Amino acid sequence: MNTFLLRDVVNADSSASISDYGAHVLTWTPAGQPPVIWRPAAVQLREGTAIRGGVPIIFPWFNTGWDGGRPVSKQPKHGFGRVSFWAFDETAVTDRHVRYTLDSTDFGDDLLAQLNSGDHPRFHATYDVEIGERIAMTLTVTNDGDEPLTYEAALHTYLHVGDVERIAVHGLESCDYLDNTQPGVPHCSATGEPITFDGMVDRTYLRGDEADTPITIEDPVLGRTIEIINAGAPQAVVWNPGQAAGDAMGDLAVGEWRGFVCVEAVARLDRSVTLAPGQTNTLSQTLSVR
Ligand SMILES: O=P(O)(O)OC[C@H]1O[C@@H](O)[C@H](O)[C@@H](O)[C@@H]1O
Repeated sequence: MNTFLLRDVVNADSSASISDYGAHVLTWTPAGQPPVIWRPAAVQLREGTAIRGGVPIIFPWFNTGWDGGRPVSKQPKHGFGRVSFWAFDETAVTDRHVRYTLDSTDFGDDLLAQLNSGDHPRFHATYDVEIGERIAMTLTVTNDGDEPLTYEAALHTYLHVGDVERIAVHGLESCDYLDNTQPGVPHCSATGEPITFDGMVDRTYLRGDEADTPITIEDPVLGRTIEIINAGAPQAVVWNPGQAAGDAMGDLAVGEWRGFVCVEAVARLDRSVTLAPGQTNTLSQTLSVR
């Protein structure tokens, strides 16, 4: 039977808690600050179920996937990475760094058959978390198979805010986006304005040359600014369920939706990652607060 191990990393600059299930960072708290990575008051740990809050690793498909230029119906939602026990690398651990690995040999053919990679998909993934004045989370995937491997991935980070309806998200003003709340997921033009929240927001922002410039969350309630730097991520998903959907979610208490916003480092849809045999790709996100 698998055991849910939660590991605490503590140093002079910050502390974090990480679950082996999903290689899931549950919280990150810089010294002298309220937490920056948000988790619900009650975290539900159940095999086969995704953990709410923290930093779910979405891999190897986003939502129910994308294949041949159209959405498809892969399961589990958001890929098997976030509902698998990752291997903890005891040789890499310090009070500032942990590493997890995931290998395709741990999965059955039925799951692997959903990957876009010929008849015998093979990969290994490494997830490094650096914990200090900043937190840096890096997902590295290598194609160990004989054919090209295409996958989607995201670091689906829940960021703690005082009140989502009073924050502003800067840095995506000039990006067009896909509106996931609308039928047909329409392509919408850049608004030129910071993002504010009044009801559900679920958008895939299409980033260009500026994809690694910071996104910031201005939070007048907690009196701070969170800075997010994504790398290797051609898109950024911004999500909050709003009151109606948030209060209906079984793994959130009433009103908890107000305390977070997700700003995600993403490669999905026609911007999925394709690796030639032997090739490696990294996707990362770094957070800091001021
Ligand atoms: O409830 P889940 O599976 O964690 O997904 C949460 C949200 O994750 C976001 O990344 C998606 O864009 C949303 O559409 C989705 O609702």
